[in-house]
Amino acid sequence: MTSMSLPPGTAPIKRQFLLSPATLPTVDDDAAEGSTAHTGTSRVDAVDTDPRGTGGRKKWTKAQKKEKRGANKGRKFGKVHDQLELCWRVANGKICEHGDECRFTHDIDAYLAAKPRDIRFPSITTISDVFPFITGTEKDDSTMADDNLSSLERHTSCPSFAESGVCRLGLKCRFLGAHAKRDVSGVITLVKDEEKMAQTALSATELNFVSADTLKLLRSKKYPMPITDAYLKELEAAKEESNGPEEYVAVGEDNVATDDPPSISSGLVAKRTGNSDPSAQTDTPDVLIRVQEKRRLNWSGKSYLAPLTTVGNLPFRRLCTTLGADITCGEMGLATSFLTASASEFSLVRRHPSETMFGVQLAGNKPSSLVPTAEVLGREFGDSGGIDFVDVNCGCPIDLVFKSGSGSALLDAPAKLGKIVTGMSRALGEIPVTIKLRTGVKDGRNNAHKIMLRAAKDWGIGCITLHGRTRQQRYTKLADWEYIKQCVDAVRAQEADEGLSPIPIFGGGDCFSSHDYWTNVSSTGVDGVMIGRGALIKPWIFTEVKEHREWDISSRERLQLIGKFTEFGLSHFGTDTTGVNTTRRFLCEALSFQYRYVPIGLLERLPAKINDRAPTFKGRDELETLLASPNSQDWVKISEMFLGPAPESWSFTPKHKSNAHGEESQG
Ligand SMILES: Cc1cc2nc3c(=O)[nH]c(=O)nc-3n(C[C@H](O)[C@H](O)[C@H](O)COP(=O)(O)O)c2cc1C
Repeated sequence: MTSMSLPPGTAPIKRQFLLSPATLPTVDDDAAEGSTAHTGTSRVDAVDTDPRGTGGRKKWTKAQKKEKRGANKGRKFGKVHDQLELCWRVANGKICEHGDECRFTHDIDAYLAAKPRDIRFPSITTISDVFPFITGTEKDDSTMADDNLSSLERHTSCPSFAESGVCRLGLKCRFLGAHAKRDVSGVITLVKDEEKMAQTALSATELNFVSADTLKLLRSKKYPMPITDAYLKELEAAKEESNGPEEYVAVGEDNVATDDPPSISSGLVAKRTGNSDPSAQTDTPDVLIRVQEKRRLNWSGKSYLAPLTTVGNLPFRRLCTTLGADITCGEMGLATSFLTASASEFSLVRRHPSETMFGVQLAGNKPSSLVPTAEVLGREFGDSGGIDFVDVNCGCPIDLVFKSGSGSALLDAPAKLGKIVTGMSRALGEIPVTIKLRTGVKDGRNNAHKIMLRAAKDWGIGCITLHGRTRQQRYTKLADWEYIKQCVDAVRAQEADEGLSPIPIFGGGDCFSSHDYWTNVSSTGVDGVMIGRGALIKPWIFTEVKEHREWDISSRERLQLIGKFTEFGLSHFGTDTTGVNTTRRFLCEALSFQYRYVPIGLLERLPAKINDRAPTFKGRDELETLLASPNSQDWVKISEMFLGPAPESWSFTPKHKSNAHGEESQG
C-alpha cells in the first residue's frame, strides 16, 4: 500500500509506517470548544444572571435545560482527597486556631500512617523511547523507604520544592520525601531551601490572586465602581435623549444599528467636559483615559496562544511560553461570575511570571456586566501590572452563550458592542481592550469587516483578532483567510485615509506549522496569527514559528514536554492528593489533543495539515506509537509514568466522541 492510494484529505504517511488506510472517526472540535467546565464548576449557569440588576436568575427553558444536561454528560471530575484529611495549617507546622473544632485531623502520626507511599517523580533524563519509557520509578521497598515510615520516599523530587525551594503543601505533599527529614527521636521536620527561595521569589510566584476582602465587597455588592456608575448613567441619559431603543437583536447584513456609542476619542470627552476638543480633556478622577494614553500593543510578528476553555489552563500556557509563545490569554471568564465573586472565575486571571504578555478574556452581553468587571479587574490587577490587556469574546459559538446575547451574538449587535468596549476601555485606564471576532454569525453573511472598521476608528481598541469562521461553520471546513485579508485591507485603507495609527490585527484558523504561520502573515498582511488547536496538538509549534522551521520532534522529546507540563501542573494545582489528580485530569485533557499529532518524519509530503485525517499507523519507535494512541486508557497510563497509579475512584472521560474505542461522548 502506498500513501498515494489513500483518499484525499488523509495524512500522506510513508508506506513503511502505514498499518491500515482506515482513518479514525473525525474528532469534534466544536464539542471541545463548547465545553464550558473548568475545575469543578458549572459556569454556564451564570451566563444569564445580572448581578448589578435584580440579582435574580433567569428561568431556563426546557431546551436550555436539556442542552445543559447534555453539555457535561459523562464528564464529572470530582476532586480526589486523602483518606484521612490533615489540616493544612498543621501540615505546614503551624498552629490551627480552630483547635479541636477543626474539621480536619491534627493527628500527624495517624495521617502519615494512612498516607499512601510517596510518588517517585522521574527525572527527565531517565526518559527513553524503549518500554517502560521511564526508568527508576518502580517501587523498591528494600532500599527506598524511610526506615519505619513507609509512606516517606527519599528518592523522589517534588516539582514545587525543586522549583521554588519550598512546598506549600507541607506534610500533605505526595512527594514529601524530597523535603522532609526525620530526626533520631522520629520527629519529622519540613525542609526549606532559603537560597533557592530568594533566587526564585519573582520567577516562581504566580500573580493575580484576589483578596478575600475584594470577594466580600463584591458579594455584598459594595465594591465601589465610580467609573461604571458614571458611564452607565451617561448611557442612560443618551438613551433618553435619543428616545430610541438601547439595544437591538440580531440584524442582517445591511441592518447595522446606528446608535453608536460616543467615540472614545471624541464624543464622550466632549460630553463629559463640555469641550468639543478631545485633546483639551481635563484629568478628573472619572474622566476616561484618552486613546493616546493607552498602552500600545506592539505585537507585529509575535505568536499568540488562543484563549482555550479548560485546556488553555495556566500550566499549559506556561508550557507554551517555554516553547516560544509570546502572547497568552486566559480561558474565557463570564463577566457575571466575576461580579458574583466566583473564586473559580477569579482563578482564570491567575498568571505565571513566564507569561510576559498576558490578557484576560471576558464574555458578557451588556455594558452593565462587562464594564464593572473591567473596572474590578483594572483596579485589582492593573496597578501591579498583572494584566496587559482584556479581551472581549465576540466569537463563542455555543448556544447557551449565544442565546444570552454574549460571545458571537455580539457580532450582530455592533452598537451594543461599541458601548461595551468604550465603557470597558474607560474603566481599564491604561490597559488596552482587544476584541476577538468570528467572521459573522451565519455562513454567507460575513460582517466582521464592518465591526473592524468601527472598532479601529471609534472604539479605541488595542488589537483585533479575527477567527476566519462564522458561528455556523464547523471546524471541518477550513478558515476563510481570503476574507481575513479583505478585512485587513479595509482597515489599513481606512487608517491611511484618515491618518490613524495602525492597530495590530491577528488572524486565526487552522495554523499548524511554521509554514502556515508565515504564509498567512505574508499573504494577508495580518500582524500575526493566533494559534488554537495547532498549539493543543503540538505545543512546540511556537518554536517552529519562532525559528522558521518544521521540527521533526522525537517521541522522547515529546514525553519530556509531557513531563514538563506535569511539573507545571503540580506547581499550580498542588502536590497533594487533590493536586496530583487534578494535574492528571488536565494532563489527560492535553493528551486528548496531542495524540492527534502525526510525526512529520512519517509524512511523504510537508507541510502537515490540521484537517488531514490520520490512517492507522505505527511510529518510528514504541513510544511514538503509544503517543499516537486515541485510547483514553493509554493517556491515563502516560499520566501514571509521572504521577503514579490513578486511584481506583478516578476515571477520565474524554470530551471527544470516539466510537472506535467505546468512549463516552460529551455534548
Ligand atoms: C477546546 C477549545 C476551547 C476554546 N475556548 C475558547 C475560549 O475560551 N475563548 C475563545 O475566544 N475562543 C475559544 N476557542 C476558539 C479558539 O480560541 C480559536 O479561535 C479557534 O480554535 C480557531 O483557531 P484554530 O483553528 O487555530 O484552532 C476554543 C477552541 C477550542 C478548540
